[in-house]
Amino acid sequence: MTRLSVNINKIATLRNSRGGHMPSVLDAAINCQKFGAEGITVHPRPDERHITRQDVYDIKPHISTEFNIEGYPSEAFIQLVLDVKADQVTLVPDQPGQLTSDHGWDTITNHDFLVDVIGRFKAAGIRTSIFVDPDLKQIEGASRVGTDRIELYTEPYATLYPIDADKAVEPFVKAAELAHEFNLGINAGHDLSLKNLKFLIDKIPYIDEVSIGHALIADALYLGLRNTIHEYLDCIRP
Ligand SMILES: CC(=O)[C@@H](O)[C@H](O)COP(=O)(O)O
Ligand SMILES: NCC(=O)COP(=O)(O)O
Repeated sequence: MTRLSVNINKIATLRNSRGGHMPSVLDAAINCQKFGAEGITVHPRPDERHITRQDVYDIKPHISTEFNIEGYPSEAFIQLVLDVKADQVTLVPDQPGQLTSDHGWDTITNHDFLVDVIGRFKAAGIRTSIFVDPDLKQIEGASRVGTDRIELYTEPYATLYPIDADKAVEPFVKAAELAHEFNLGINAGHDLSLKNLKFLIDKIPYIDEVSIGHALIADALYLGLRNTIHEYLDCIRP
C-alpha cells in the first residue's frame, strides 16, 4: 500500500520569510501526522532556505510515523542524518545553488560514491532511497549500488500529464517494472498533485511511498491542511 509522506519544506519557506517562528514547522509536522500523513519529509538544503538543521533536530522526537530526510550526501548531511537516525534517507544529486531538485543520479558514474554512502546509512539501520530519472540504464545502475529503494523523479510526468496522461506515465511504468524486477522499493515524488496523483497510483499500484510538498501546501491555503491531506489520501486509497 502506498504511503503519503508530506514534505513540509514550504512551511519553513513561509516561516523564514519573516525570520520568526510562525508558521511553526514543528506544529506542521505534528498536525500533518494527526491528519493522516504516514510520514514527514524534509530537505535541509545547505543554504537553509527553508528547513534548517535545527528543524531536523526539533522535529525528530515528534515523528510517530516515518521521518524521511532528503539531501545531497555531503559529510555534514550524512552526519546530520546519522545523528537523528532518520527512518529513511533520500539521496539527491543537487548542487547547493539549485532552485529545486530537477534530476536524478547518474548511478553509473557515481557508482562507487553511492555504494560508500549507502553502506554508511545501511550500517546505521537507516533505509536508503536514491532519486532517479525513469531511465532504464539508471534503474539498472541503481540496482548495483545497494540502495533499498529508488525515488522516481516525477516532474516530467507532472508536466506532460495535462497534455497526454498515457504518454506521461509510460516511462515511469517501465522504470517501475524494471525496479520491481530488481527487488528495489519504489518511491515517487516532485510536482505530484491532486490533479495527477491518482492516475500515477492507478498505473503503478505498487509504489511504496509518495512524498508530496509544494502542491499539497499550496492546496492547504484554500482547503486547509486536514482536508488537503485527506484529499491526497483519497487519491491514493479511493
Ligand atoms: C527531492 C525532491 O524532489 C523534493 O523533495 C525537493 O526536496 C524539493 O525541494 P524544494 O522544496 O527545495 O523545492
Ligand atoms: N521527494 C519529493 C518531495 O519530497 C516533495 O516534492 P514536491 O511535492 O515539493 O515537488
